[in-house]
Amino acid sequence: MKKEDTVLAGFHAVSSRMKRDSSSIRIVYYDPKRRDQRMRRMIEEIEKAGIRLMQADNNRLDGFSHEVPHQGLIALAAPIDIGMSFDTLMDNLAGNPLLLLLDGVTDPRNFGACLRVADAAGVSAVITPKDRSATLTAAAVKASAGASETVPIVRVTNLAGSIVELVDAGVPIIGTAGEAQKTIYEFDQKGAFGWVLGAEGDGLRQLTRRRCSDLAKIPMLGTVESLNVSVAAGICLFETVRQRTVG
Ligand SMILES: C[S@@+](CC[C@H](N)C(=O)[O-])C[C@H]1O[C@@H](n2cnc3c(N)ncnc32)[C@H](O)[C@@H]1O
Repeated sequence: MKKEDTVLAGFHAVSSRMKRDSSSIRIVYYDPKRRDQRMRRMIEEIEKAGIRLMQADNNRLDGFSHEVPHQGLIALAAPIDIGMSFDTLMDNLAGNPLLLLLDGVTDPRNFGACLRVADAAGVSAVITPKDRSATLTAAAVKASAGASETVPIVRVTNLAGSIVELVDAGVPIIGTAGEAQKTIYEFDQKGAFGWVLGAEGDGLRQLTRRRCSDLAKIPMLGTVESLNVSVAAGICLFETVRQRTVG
């Protein structure tokens, strides 16, 4: 395995990459004990695309995927760079982008799940700090269900500074925190708009909170204190989708 290889584990991750850029896949390993139709079809496609294919036992596949369920299928591929620069993002604010900013989400599964929900909600870009943020590990790629290949990620050195630039450019950036006074339903989200979600343990950093246009909470009616960050991201983003589609 090359140091720069991205590990794609499971049917969804491998077939998304096949659709996007099959030439970026260096090699595919599969478990020959899996002889079901789904695996047979996948092998046919891989062979048709001229990708190197090798058999590997379950232990070897586990070794590649590091606990991520792989369904007997692993691809090693060159990373696809769908990163976007902050300047490019700023140049394209006219199309009413919906942005998701993650302030220090470090768990790869949560990061992947946030990308998944961002893709589903039509998010234009996910903005994360260069430090204190999960990267596209096998676990993140798997949890993203293909979205790591579709959602542009903007990695910035200073998240608070980027928020200021966006707010100055007229994009409301709303931080989310359970203790906020207003709810996520009180903001007009039809124009360019961004949500900021905080880290698993600590939530939003103080400086991030101060730079946001406002703070909003998801009303919690039960006894738990907070939601998982990707669940919270889904609720916020789909409120925006609701406003933009239903009115
Ligand atoms: C697990 S929570 C972090 C909990 C953390 N102890 C705190 O004080 O924020 C992760 C992130 O999900 C979002 N979140 C979770 N529950 C929320 C709620 N009820 N209202 C608004 N945001 C919420 C926030 O962005 C939060 O930073």
